[in-house]
Formats: sequence, structure tokens, C-alpha cells
Amino acid sequence: MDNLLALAGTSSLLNGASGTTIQDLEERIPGFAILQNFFKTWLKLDLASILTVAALMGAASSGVSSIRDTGAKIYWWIVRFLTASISIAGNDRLNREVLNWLGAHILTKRRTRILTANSEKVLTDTWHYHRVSQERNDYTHDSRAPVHYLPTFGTTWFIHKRNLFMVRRILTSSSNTGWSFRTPDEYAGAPEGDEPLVIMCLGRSVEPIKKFLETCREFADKQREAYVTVRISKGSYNDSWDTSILRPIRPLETVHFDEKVKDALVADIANYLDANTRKFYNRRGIPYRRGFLLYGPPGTGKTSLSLALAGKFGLELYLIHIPSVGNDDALERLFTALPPKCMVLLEDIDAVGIKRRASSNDDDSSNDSDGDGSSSSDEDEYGRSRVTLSGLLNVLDGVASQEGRIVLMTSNFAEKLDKALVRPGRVDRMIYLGHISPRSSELMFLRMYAADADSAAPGSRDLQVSEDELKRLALEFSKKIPNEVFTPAQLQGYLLNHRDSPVEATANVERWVQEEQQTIEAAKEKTRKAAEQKKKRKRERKLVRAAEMAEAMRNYVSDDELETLRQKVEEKSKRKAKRPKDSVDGAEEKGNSEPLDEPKSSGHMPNGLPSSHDSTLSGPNEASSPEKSATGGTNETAGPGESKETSTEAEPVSAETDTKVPSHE
Ligand SMILES: Nc1ncnc2c1ncn2[C@@H]1O[C@H](COP(=O)(O)OP(=O)(O)OP(=O)(O)O)[C@@H](O)[C@H]1O
Repeated sequence: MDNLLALAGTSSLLNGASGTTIQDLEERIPGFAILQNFFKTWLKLDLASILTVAALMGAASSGVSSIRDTGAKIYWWIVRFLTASISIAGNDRLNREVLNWLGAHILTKRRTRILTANSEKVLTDTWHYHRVSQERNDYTHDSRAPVHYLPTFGTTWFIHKRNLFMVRRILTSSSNTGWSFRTPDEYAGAPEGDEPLVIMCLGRSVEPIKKFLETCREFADKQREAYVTVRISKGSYNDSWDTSILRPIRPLETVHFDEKVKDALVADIANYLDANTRKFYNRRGIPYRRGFLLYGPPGTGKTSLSLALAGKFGLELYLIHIPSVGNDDALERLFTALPPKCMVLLEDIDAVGIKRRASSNDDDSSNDSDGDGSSSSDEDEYGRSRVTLSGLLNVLDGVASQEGRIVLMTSNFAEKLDKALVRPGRVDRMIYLGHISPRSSELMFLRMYAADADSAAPGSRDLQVSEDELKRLALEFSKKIPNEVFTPAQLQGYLLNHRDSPVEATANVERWVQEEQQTIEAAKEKTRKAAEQKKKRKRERKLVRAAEMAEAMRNYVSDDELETLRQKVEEKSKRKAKRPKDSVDGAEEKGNSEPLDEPKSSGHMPNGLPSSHDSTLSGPNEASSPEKSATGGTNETAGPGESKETSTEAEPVSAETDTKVPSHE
């Protein structure tokens, strides 16, 4: 441009294009004279004039752009002078909350004509087609994800509480290509959902913006009031919380177990969440954390109770399925990303310290202590996790572990848990959820057939029974349910099968109970036989091994010595066979974790845990016994969450737990 201006200056003397001027130009642009002659002779054009016009145009455009730049500078200076602003990163939840507020309060009211829409993300390529739901709402009955309308790029103006606000949604990725004239952003591409926002407010204080942000958050909380937000991480090796599921809140009354235990649990959590409790902990230097262990056979309500508690206390539930977590580092990253106050649900905590099956297929057989090709049932059921016990202990109350959260752990095999894991501070209260009592079955019956206020129940339901009649039927029904035999999930399955008629459900329950009990007996018998056979095979294998050893030594020792040796081997194997399994895990030791303010229990679990922590339903020893466990697998219907069979073999895993466990306390 400078050159052109120089040229323009030179060519302003163009009248007659004096020889000196042409010479000047020749000096600046070598070969200019030749070109000038060419243009003059062949095109009848004066090159110097053309250059002059071009230079003037260039100067004008650069003038315009510098005027524009100056204008923009002045504009932003005025904006900066007259407004306050706060920017929010694209991946911050607040960003989405502001957009939602705008969508509900500004865009719909103003009938804005330029919007963006999103429903759910879809990944497509030749080989895979799958949907990636970042946010799922389990309350909707639609088969498709709902569409959300949000502001487009650019600035949205509005007045809120007598303040003028401008929210700018900033385009980060430039999809504006290939047009001869610049297409406005809103027509050139769609936002990807992670655009930063800048919120500006007329005035010289950020206070109105802070209040506005608070309003957006309150609005989001209100929208979620009927839901509990469950956050999960994506897959085995993903260590970020990337999916939100909005689950309708499950009232605590719909989870049936001992009412006293339930009340004590609720009071405990309420007390913990009290602001004064935090101060109390802080002043005394006690880490402000609370841990609960929910244990018992499958289908007894451990997960349901966790969801209900999160809903009751308005906390987000962060779900970690231990067998799916890649390793200790992944677990630590998940914990580091937790918000200050939330509930964390660690499912199947007993899988910790057992190697993941997928990566250790080759040593499967070596893990099978029996060598008969079948690994223990719990390992089959749970897969194997690379999270070690020390890794878990570290996130629960290591130096870097967060304060303010509530950890709920669930286990079907609490007796196998390491004592370090369940010591107070990590587990402050143990809640046993066991088989259902007649009283709980009565409540479940009433819940199943209670009239729905919004008559949203399935149309075919024949609920022509009065309230009194329903109560009578519920009592009659409950009397036919044996105490602590069936899991709540089993009973729920039965009731769902008769959901249209409480009368039929009551009439048929006796037969169902008989059939189920027969199935349970058959399952027990099968388990007993399988255990016997296993034992027999084990003994036989040992004898064969001993014989082989004797054979191998025959050449080296006398017959007498050989006989002594054989006897020794036999005695040793007999002793081993006789030794009670519990002793391997330190059955004699006393447990170190007890419910804090519950009456002391009478017995102890095999690893030293108190046996009846918080439930009057039945003791954990019963829960883990083959007899009890066998009841879990024979449902008339496969109700939700009932597919798992209770393992009938709960061997101690002290040998399998991580050897890296630090010495605690
Ligand atoms: N105590 C209970 N009260 C009411 N419903 C229950 C109870 N226990 C189980 N259910 C019902 O049984 C189903 C399975 O329950 P849930 O998943 O909470 O059991 P769980 O103990 O977590 O099982 P698992 O150990 O196999 O994960 C749910 O549909 C739930 O409604």
C-alpha cells in the first residue's frame, strides 16, 4: 500500500508524464517504461493513469478500514466504560444454565426468530452409528430426545430487574467458508454447545450480573427439583463425568426396610449436611466426610435407597461402578472432579483389588484356586477391577481427598471387605438391607395399588376396591409372605405381574410362595451338591498329586521314608480340608467398624464386622449364607434389577486384596 501511495504521489504529476517522472517510475519499477509503451501502443491505455486510480482506491479503502478500526476501538472503549461484564467458559455448567434461562424467559416471550436447536449428539461414520446422550431425562415418555431451543451466536439484549443485559455467545470454530460475501454467523454454522458466553450489564458494577447468574442457577435447580441428577463417567477407561441422567426422584417411602433404621439414616445425613456440623468438624480438625456401607443380597434396594437419599437431600449422585473403572489413577481423577457437596455411590465395592478379567484371561486358571476351571462365583459375576484397595482408600480419605461429600458404598459380600476399608472415617454406618418382612410386603402392596392422583396408571387396571378393602387385602397378602425369605425385588416382580388386580395378587400369592420356595430348595440342593463335588474333586486331585510326588521320590528314598512322607501329605491335606474358611480371613479378630449410634450387635461377620448393623430384618451372616442367597434368583418375572443370581459361594478374598494396603491408623 505504501508503494501504491508513493506511486499515486508520483503519478499526480502525471500531466504530460514528464520524462523525469517516467524515469522515477522506471527506477522504482524496473521495466516500467517497456510496459508503459506496450499499454500505449497496443491497448491505447495510459499505465500511469491506471496506477494512479488503483492507488487512490487503495488509499480510500485503507482509510475506510482505519476509520472502522478506530470506530471499533471507540465503541469498545465506550462499552468498557459503560458496562460491567463476566465471561463464562463454554464447558461450564453455568453456561448451559444461563442459556436455559434465556431460552425460557427471553426467547419464547419475544418470539425470537433466529434460534439454535439441539437434541442429542450422534456420532456417525461408515462403521458406527450410535447416539451419544450427554444429558438424559428418564422422566420423559417420548421415544426421542426432546429438542432444546437456545439463543444463536451474537448478542441477546434484555432487561432483567431494571438492568440492561447483553449476553454474547461467541463463535469459536469458524465454519464460515467459501462465500463470496461474508455470511452472518447465525447462517453459517451451528453452535457446538461449548461456546463461551460474555454477560454484560449497563453500569459500572458486576453485582447485577452476579445476581442474574444466581437467578439462572436457581431456575436450573427448580427445573431439576423433581429429579435427581445422576452423573456417570463414560466407559471403562474414561475418567471424566460426562453424562447426566435426570431420574425422577424416588420417594424414600418407596424403599422398604426397617423404618427405625431408615429414620436414623436420614437423621444422620441431615445432621451431617447441617452447616454447623461442618464448622464443628473443622474446629476439631476432623475431616468433614461421611461414609455409609449398604450391604445385603442383590435386589434388596441398595441402589434404590441411594437414589432416594440423593433425591431427598437434593444432592447430585455421582455413580462409580468399581469394576468399570480402569485403574487407581482413573478413580482418583473421577474423585478430583467431584463438586464440593454431593453423593458418591461406589457400587460393588467388593470387586476392588481383583484383577479385571479382560486383561488377565491368561491367568484365569491360576486364579482359580481349585484348579477345576471354574473361578469363584463372585468373580464371574463382577468381572475384575484394576482398582486396588490402596487406590480406593486413598480417594476415600487420603491427603488429597475432598471434604464435604457423602460416600455410599454397596456390596453384596460385605463379609469379604477389608477391615481397612470399613473402618470408621471411611464407613461410619453400615446398613443391612435384607429379605423382605411381612410388614414391608404390606407396604409394598399398598404402594403398588394406591390410586394415582393424576390417573396416570395403565388403563386396564381394575382397581375397583375401596381404600379399606385395599388395606384389608394388603394385610391378608402380607400374612402369606414368609418372613425374610424373598428379596423385595422378587416380590415387586410378582406384584408387577398382577398389577391390574390386587384381588388376584392376594388370591394367587400362596401358590407363588410355594412354587418359589420349591425353587429355592432345589437351588439350595443344587448348590450343596455342587459344593460337595467340588470338594471331592479337590481331594482327589490332591491325592493324585501326592501319589505323583511319591512316585517321583521312589528312586531316592526308602519305602519307610516314603510312607512317612505320604502320611504327612495326607494329613496336611486333611487338615486343610477341615479348616473353616472363615479363619483364613481372620474370623477371630474383632471388627473395628461399628454403627455410630446404633445399639451394639450380638454377632460378628466373618471378617470381624458387626453382624447386625442397622436392620432388624436379618443378620449379614444369614445374608451371605448359601441358603439365603439362593432366594435371589427365582423370580416369577424378571423385575428391574433382578437378573443377578446371588452367589452361593462367598469365599474370603483376603489373599486377593491388594498387597499394597498401607497400614491404617
Ligand atoms: N427394599 C426395597 N423396597 C422397595 N423396592 C425394592 C427394595 N429392594 C429392591 N427393590 C426393587 O427391586 C429392584 C432392584 O433394586 P435395587 O437395584 O435397588 O437392588 P440392589 O440391592 O441395589 O441390587 P444389586 O445388589 O443387584 O445391585 C428395584 O426395581 C427396586 O424397586
